[in-house]
Amino acid sequence: MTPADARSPQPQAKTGILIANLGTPDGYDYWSMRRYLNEFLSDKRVIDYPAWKWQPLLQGIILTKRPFTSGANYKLIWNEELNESPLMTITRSQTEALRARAHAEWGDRVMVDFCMRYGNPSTDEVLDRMVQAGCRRIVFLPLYPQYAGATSATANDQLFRALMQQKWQPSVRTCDPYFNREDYIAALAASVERKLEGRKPPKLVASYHGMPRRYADEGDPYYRHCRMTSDLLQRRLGWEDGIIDTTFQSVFGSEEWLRPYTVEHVAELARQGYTDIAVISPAFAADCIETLEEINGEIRESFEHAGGKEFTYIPCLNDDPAHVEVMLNVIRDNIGGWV
Ligand SMILES: C=CC1=C(C)c2cc3[nH]c(cc4nc(cc5[nH]c(cc1n2)c(C)c5CCC(=O)O)C(CCC(=O)O)=C4C)c(C)c3C=C
Ligand SMILES: [Fe+2]
Ligand SMILES: [Fe+2]
Repeated sequence: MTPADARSPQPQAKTGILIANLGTPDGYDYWSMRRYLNEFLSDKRVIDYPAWKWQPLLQGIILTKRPFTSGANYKLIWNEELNESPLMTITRSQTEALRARAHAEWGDRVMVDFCMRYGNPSTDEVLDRMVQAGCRRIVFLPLYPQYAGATSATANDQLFRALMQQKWQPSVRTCDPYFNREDYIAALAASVERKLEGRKPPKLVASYHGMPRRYADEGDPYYRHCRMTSDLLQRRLGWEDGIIDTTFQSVFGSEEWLRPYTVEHVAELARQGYTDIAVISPAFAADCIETLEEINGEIRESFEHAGGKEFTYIPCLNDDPAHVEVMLNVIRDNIGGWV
């Protein structure tokens, strides 16, 4: 366009609604796993050790072994029909449902898509597509109810890095975490009631993805957000204290992580005579390796091995219409004046 063209009418600017999740490997073969884990575990928001200390360990030992063991776990849960991981299938389905609701409300003034922090579709590529399609404004929703530097902040970092590539940068709004929103808590409570058919279990374990304890000590609010979600869930269900236990899973590396560890806690519950438990994982917006394989596999086995009998896994909110409504409400709260 020449400066003279600038006087001609421009197409109406759109608002992009971009949801972001963690990312997942493109395949469960060694190289796909290695590429994904390398990008993920090289992120300073995830592992904050200095590169000179961490990279030799990561490149030399971890990325030699872990792609095989993790790949075997992904194989167990892989969506063979679409040749992708469940996180990808579910994120796409959430996006399609959100798109339908957003178009019903705002028509083609909005464009809805998803991106991943690691792997594909990259934040860079999707942001660029939105800008090319005429989005002059972006509402960015990292799909993590509880804020963590290793998830919400790094998703935002990646968006801002992608914006650095844009000649004409759109305006952006990043959404707050939603760990204490009434609609989110109500959707969680409804999913518990639906799965348990109204029954109150002797124990409901709310298992959140863990993080090094040091990160919380240094100011990351994730632990407090998780505790708050569990408390609000208990209140919403109308249950007394002591039914819901908050625990943390997926310990990685040699540091102390947030405690109690789910895998040990469920075994301890079984030994104490809690042989009938339910498990929910409110930190995950979509079922993924951490829930389908770790909770419903390793953690279930730990419970049964210690004498547990009934282990009811309550799925993530996924594309539940109540969850899509939560997402839409968060967008509504952030899109004011733009549509
Ligand atoms: C929901 C919040 C999450 C936090 C907080 C988080 C922190 C965190 N994670 C690792 C290491 C790994 N996480 C892995 C998978 C994974 N993590 C999350 C979410 C959080 N991580 C999700 C949704 C997933 C699943 C992705 C999928 O494809 O399904 C893995 C990879 C799995 C494996 O290879 O075993 C690792 C490794 C650290 C170190 C960390 C620290 C703050
Ligand atoms: Fe993780
Ligand atoms: Fe895990």
